[in-house]
Amino acid sequence: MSSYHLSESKSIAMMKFLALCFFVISLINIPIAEARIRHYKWELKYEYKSPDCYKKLVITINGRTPGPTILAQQNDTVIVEVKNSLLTANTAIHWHGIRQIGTPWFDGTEGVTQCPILPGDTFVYKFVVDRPGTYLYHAHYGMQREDGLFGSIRVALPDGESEPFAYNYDRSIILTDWYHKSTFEQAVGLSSIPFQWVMEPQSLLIQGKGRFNCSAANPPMKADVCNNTNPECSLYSTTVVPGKTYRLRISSLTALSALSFQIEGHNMTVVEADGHYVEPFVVKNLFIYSGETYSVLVYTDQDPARNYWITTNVVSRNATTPPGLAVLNYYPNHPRRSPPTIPPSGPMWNDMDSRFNQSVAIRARKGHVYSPPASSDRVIVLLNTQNRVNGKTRWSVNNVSYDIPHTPYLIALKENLLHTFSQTPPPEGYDFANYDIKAVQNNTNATASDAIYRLQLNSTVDIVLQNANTMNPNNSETHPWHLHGHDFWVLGYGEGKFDPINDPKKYNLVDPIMKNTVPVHPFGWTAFRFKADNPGVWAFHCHIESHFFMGMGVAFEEGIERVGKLPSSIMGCGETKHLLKP
Ligand SMILES: O=C1O[C@H]([C@@H](O)CO)C(O)=C1O
Repeated sequence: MSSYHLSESKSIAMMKFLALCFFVISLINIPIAEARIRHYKWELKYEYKSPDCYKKLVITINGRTPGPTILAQQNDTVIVEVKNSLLTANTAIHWHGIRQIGTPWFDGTEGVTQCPILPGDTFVYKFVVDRPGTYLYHAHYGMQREDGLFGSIRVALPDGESEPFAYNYDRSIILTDWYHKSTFEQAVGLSSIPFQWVMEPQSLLIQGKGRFNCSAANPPMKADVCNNTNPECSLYSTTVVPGKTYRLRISSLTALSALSFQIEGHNMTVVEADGHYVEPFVVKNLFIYSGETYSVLVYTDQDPARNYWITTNVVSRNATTPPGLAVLNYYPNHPRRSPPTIPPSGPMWNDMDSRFNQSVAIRARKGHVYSPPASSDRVIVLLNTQNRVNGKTRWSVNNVSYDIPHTPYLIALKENLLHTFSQTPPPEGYDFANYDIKAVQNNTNATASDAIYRLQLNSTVDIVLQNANTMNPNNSETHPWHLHGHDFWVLGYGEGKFDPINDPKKYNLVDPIMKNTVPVHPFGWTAFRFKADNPGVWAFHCHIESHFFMGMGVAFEEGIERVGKLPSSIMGCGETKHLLKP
């Protein structure tokens, strides 16, 4: 009896306590089971590592590259405190695919949205992840991304909501290419006269690991420089159990290479691209360009007595880089046990048709189609080619090479420092009638500019990326273009010169996929549409590290008058110094 009374009074006390908790929570206005804060503290350092067995300076986040995966749920607020312990280098981190609605100052693009973070300083990024999906983060300062400063962002649906496909396990894999030369030397070479090209990367890394063949190095390398028995460069191995479905979130942050990705003996069903659901399609190999993210479903239905190769190889360039290898480890085989087969080779590097066909095959998933506006208010055509400016080899857009300003646009525009960058608007197109996109580009006296495109807030803009021949005969390259602050509808791809009368009639306005990064294929064009509805200043550029460094980019401004008060933490460089109170 007494024990009954005791437990009854206990439970009443408990209920009272809970009621009090809810009351307090409602007073301080914390939504229950809603958006949460995800707080990360990162320290960036240069460290000697051997990701492909060759010892080199690498940027680590809390000792690792790739850095920690940011795990969040839709509408969470992510706070990342970045301490720059690079000693002698500035930095800035871009949250790739996150639109930064209401926080354009935390896009992390040096020169566009913020000043660089100085050595010793701590910069706090704070933004909302407003959509589920697979995103990335990486350095956006000089060519620093290539040093290993990158990682994944995985945004889950809110509790109680489910994806339109089923899977048992979820994994993230980032693909990169890897140079043995430092990015400092590469950057200086690219801006030297004569021009020194970075050449092809030495290795491909899968989730930060690869294997350079040290014994084949010419001239030979000592064991303290390159050592194939170093455990740091044991291949990436991911363990699976037979008979399950795995969601693999595959992304590419290569410096240069376009890739094909494949898993021996397993098909992949593509279900997501750049944070949007894709009408599922099955591939044996996935073509992936720098800045893209995909989710594929893989069913582990093969002979469980062995492991399988995961491979990636360069496409679109006749590269010297050997394929990247990793292991799909069927439990309970040993994770390091090599598969008994020769690693399967991917498609031929110059198999353009297959790549083009995959681009065209990607459609929005039925039931998840966001229709684009039926027409646009403005069409900007961007010719992609090389040229020479003051003797330097550059990439250019409509024959203008892009220079990143020293005073970030966002601050310059908001604070009326318009003298800090060119006010001559960049060209809306090129000499369409007379320009031969198949001819060797011979514009040896082109111009450079830091001017930007000013867009009407809430207007609909069409971009047509037109590829062309470079300064080398019979050569046009693949360029993955990434737009900050927005997603866009991919309206179409074509070969040859874009026809402004007839090609728009063939645009897909029914079920176009939305993306933030899209390839323009050699000698081809790519068209997309977006709504300029996110007040701020946003970079749009080729995601090839050396190409953006050489001027292959532009910037868009929209609704600057709607941008809220800028945090002083983004200031301190160029003319913004004067804005900081003593
Ligand atoms: O930017 C580049 O420069 C070289 C080459 O065009 C220079 O001759 C190349 O292949 C690039 O992608």
